[in-house]
Amino acid sequence: MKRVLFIINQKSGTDRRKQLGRVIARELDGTRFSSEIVFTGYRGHAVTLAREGVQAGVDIIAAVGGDGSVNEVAQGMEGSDALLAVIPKGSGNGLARTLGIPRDTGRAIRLINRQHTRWIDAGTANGHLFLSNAGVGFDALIARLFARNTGRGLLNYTKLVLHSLGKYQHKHYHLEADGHLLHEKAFFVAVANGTQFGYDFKIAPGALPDDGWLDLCVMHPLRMTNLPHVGLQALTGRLRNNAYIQQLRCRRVRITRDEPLEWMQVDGDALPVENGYVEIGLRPRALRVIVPSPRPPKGGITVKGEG
Ligand SMILES: Nc1ncnc2c1ncn2[C@@H]1O[C@H](COP(=O)(O)OP(=O)(O)OP(=O)(O)O)[C@@H](O)[C@H]1O
Repeated sequence: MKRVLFIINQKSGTDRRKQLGRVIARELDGTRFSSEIVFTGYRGHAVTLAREGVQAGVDIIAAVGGDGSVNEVAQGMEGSDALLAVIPKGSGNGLARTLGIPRDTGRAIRLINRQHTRWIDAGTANGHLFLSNAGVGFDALIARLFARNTGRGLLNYTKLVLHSLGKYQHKHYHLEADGHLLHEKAFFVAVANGTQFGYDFKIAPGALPDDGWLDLCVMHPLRMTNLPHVGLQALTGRLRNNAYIQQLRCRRVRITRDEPLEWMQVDGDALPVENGYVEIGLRPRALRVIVPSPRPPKGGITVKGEG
């Protein structure tokens, strides 16, 4: 019997109750898996809960929430043999979307029964682990404002973006990526392991979380009038080295400004930059994640009710 620990962040996303007991009992194969459920009580708590789960010998830890929750659970699991499951219950759910994990809770839980896994890389930003992306500029500002906001979900996120965009001052950055030097005025500078910020807004549509590379993304200064076009390109996966964005595949990036950097976002959560610059690195094959099985070839056999 394998043990599954569900760590639930009730503050993430718009479904605040997240009463998963019944759906777990219905969808998880009780002949092969036992389940335990714990709730986070404060920011950072999921790191401790995941660590305790690993020490107690659980086989699978399911992070129930958004990218911030998955990030905390991953921190607590690093270096262990436990598998990470993602039950997307956040706002943007960037990693779940990158990995093709269904947003339907029942379907996401059913993936655990199959245990099809994939090793994924992780990035580090000044030593902080990230699975989707980390960055500075407008994305870090929005992460700070979103953390203070009690409302979540796409509507609240869009309101913050529109409210902040008009008065945002673009900054100059000095970037060193695997020895290449760039000096750019930018809207944001992000380094991506996954494809997107969440909500299918793909800043690095070609990124693969298991290819041993990171994608440096420099978004050029934007005006309000550019937003619809950029938004459409991002949502349709066409934001690739064009007038709006520059992307560069790399493994190590140093981000500095003439003045010290103060804030960065790491998987959508704002963190202070204590040393004034951001040093990004890569940890290949950091974590094994439960993902959907590859689709069978056309004409192949499909098992009804699974997936
Ligand atoms: N009990 C809690 N009280 C307050 N904050 C919490 C609690 N549990 C977790 N958190 C914090 O909530 C933050 C936001 O969670 P999360 O990122 O999972 O959801 P989201 O922001 O709605 O979704 P996404 O990141 O996918 O857009 C996390 O960074 C986590 O530190």
